[in-house]
Amino acid sequence: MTTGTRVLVLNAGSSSVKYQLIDMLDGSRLASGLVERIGELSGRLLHLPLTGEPRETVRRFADHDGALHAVADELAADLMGLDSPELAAIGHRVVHGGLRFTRPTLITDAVVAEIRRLIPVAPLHNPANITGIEVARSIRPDLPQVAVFDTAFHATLPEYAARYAIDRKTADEHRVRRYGFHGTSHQYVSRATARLLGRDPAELNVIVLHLGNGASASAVAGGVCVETSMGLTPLEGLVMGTRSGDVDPGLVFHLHRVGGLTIDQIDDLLNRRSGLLGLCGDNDMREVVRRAQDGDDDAKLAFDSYVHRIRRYLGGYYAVLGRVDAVAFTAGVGENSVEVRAAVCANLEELGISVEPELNAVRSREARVISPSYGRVTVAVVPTDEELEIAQQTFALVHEV
Ligand SMILES: Nc1ncnc2c1ncn2[C@@H]1O[C@H](COP(=O)(O)OP(=O)(O)O)[C@@H](O)[C@H]1O
Ligand SMILES: CC(=O)OP(=O)(O)O
Ligand SMILES: [Mg+2]
Repeated sequence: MTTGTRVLVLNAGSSSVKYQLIDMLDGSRLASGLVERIGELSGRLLHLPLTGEPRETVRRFADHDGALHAVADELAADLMGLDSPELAAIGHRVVHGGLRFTRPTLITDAVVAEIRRLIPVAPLHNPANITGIEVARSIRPDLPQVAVFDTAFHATLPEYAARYAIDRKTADEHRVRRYGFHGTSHQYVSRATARLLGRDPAELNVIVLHLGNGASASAVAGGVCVETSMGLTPLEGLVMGTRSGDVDPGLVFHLHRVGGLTIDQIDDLLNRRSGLLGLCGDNDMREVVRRAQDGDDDAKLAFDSYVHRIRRYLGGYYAVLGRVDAVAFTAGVGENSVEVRAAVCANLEELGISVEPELNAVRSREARVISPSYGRVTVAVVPTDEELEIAQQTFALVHEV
């Protein structure tokens, strides 16, 4: 079908695009980078070629379309442009796949239409994913493009975990159920944790804590996801950078009926003005920790709420799994915040969970164990690599006969 060995992966977020060009023969990164603050006055493109200096461009990127063309130009400048015959396919992260997409999928007009139909249940993400697909298809209409869905890994949730306890007819009519997100990361990290421990994923029970801008937890039993904290949309569950996570759904009626807020205003409140940002005015965990350490009460409350919510899920998933072999911290906060990891695991010796302060303080890009050797549960930091996972699933699909 294709002779190329390279896959370009596009991970378009609400205000950013991350990309990697990977050679599938040896897994090497030929180039990677990100465009951030898309739509704002001062955006930034950081391109990291395989060899040579990183290139930084600071200017306004009005929209995703402009940002993606700038990425194509950077790759072309390295003589690895989208016109390269060595490119086998382009893999796209797509956040919501609904009921229909539970496997990597070759993109057609009908697939794009279905991803578009799902925008109301992933309003921050699916629109950006579609733009990424459209720009890539316009530049290389001949090349296979593959969508890899955040929801796919969670398709194995048992029915009693996936259902909300609401009227079944209404739920079925509107396809209301818990889908879960960040699945590509939960899948990659649960397997990488097994690798780190030298164990077979099929015999390992892992709790994965993906703590990035969006944040979610999952319980993975023998390689199969059995619980996850996000639901119909990426709003349920943990406290996030700007998202509230779990709230009493009655809050929506209250703010509407008594507070006079419209549904769109409540949507904006819970998705964009809540979480750490809502509690203390900062959504970056580095800033929250710095302020909390300086004695700022709002930042301390935000930090404590964030950690408390994770601990509730950690305890809950312990009960769901019955036996836990490992807890894996991943994504921006999970991989970098010594303070969050220490606070999440504090006083859990009765559950066999603890971290060794010296190991926890190590700064590294490598997967590593941070629990003491006597710990019944291995606590680990396992850097996620959604792009590599997407590239592998994309390459495998285009080589299926
Ligand atoms: N050194 C650090 N300490 C604490 N938090 C960090 C650190 N570095 C990054 N982060 C957090 O990671 C978040 C981004 O995580 P990331 O996984 O890249 O998010 P996403 O992929 O969802 O955009 C930032 O908002 C920031 O709060
Ligand atoms: C689904 C989701 O929340 O993704 P992100 O963390 O990239 O915002
Ligand atoms: Mg992410």
